[in-house]
Amino acid sequence: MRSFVEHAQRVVVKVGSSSLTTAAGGLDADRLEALVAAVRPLAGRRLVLVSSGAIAAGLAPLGLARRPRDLATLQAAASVGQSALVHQYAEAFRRSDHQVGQVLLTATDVIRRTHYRNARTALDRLLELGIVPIINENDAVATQEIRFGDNDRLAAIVSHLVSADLLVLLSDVDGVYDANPRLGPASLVRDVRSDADLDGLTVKGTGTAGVGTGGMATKIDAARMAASGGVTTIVTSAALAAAALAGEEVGTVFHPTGPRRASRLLWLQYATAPQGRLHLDAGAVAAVVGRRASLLPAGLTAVDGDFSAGDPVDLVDPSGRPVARGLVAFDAAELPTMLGRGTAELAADLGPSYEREVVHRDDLVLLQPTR
Ligand SMILES: Nc1ncnc2c1ncn2[C@@H]1O[C@H](COP(=O)(O)OP(=O)(O)O)[C@@H](O)[C@H]1O
Ligand SMILES: N[C@@H](CCC(=O)OP(=O)(O)O)C(=O)O
Repeated sequence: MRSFVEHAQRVVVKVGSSSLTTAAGGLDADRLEALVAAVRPLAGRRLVLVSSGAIAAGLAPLGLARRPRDLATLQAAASVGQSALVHQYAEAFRRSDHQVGQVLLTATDVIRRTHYRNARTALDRLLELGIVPIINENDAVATQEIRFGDNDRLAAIVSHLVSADLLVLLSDVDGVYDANPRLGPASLVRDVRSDADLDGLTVKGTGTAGVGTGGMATKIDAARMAASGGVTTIVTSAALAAAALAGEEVGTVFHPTGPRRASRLLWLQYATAPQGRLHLDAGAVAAVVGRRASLLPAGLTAVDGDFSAGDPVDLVDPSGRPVARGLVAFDAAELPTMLGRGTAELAADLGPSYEREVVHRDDLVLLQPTR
């Protein structure tokens, strides 16, 4: 028995569309039922379920043969499919007297500090009450620019949000292979302790009928993200979910590569699309990167992009290299008059609301080189 499974106090299980749908593309009640049977031992206080499948479940009711391409129809399918999905989960968990609570998150819910705290409090209370939270992205309102896009990364964020110690990513393949096992012979990667264990890996193509959006690449990114924040992650198939949760040696294990960290900042670092760039002078780079200070207007030389206060932006050094990412406190239109000026002078000129940081140190992550 794997001890990290035995001792896990909170477990986030993510199931992909490919594990919940029939070959024809609709929601598969038998597979959903089998999944619920596998996770049931953790239900009530220990389990958070992140489930995809809303769009897949919405196709048949809307008379669509395949996943639509335009955002508005995807949103409609998700809206119809999400209620069918959660209804089926509620029925399946009710058989063991467990209640479910639907939680639909948008990227903003984990980026903005107040929203993040709010989501965390709601999930904590659901767990305290013994209710199984069933989480998905709020696809019916998510906009293209700022969305998770795939539930693998959403699950990694959620694992930090609820301070889980174990994340299990379930798909239709029993682990990460050195190449797509559907396309030819491949061998299973059993343990990932650092990025070096992923060297030479080929990740191409997704599973069943293109109903999901992730593919193995997003599972690997999500597992690395969770592990870098101290959450052990198992990637395996829905068919092996019960075995994985019983601590059997299945799937691919991503071992923690860093200490526990706040998930809001993890999201900022790994998965946010920056909405603009702030150009820093050398002194500001030294302050932000070297001393972990907030970014003040005095260190800004130029601004690109069309963003609003609260959006994620990249902070770039004088050679244009991104060195940090943060949530900017001003709209793009406000910044040009502020470049290179002291905060006291700005406050005297433009009013007291200008006497503050452009990016607060609590809203900043330093960017490490990615693979
Ligand atoms: N190196 C690899 N190891 C395992 N699976 C891979 C690899 N490269 C590509 N894949 C494909 O990724 C698929 C899983 O992704 P996907 O269908 O998006 O899952 P889900 O919908 O469950 O999130 C597998 O069925 C497999 O075809
Ligand atoms: N939020 C979308 C799922 C997006 C997604 O990541 O799908 P998958 O790759 O199957 O986990 C839905 O419910 O249809």
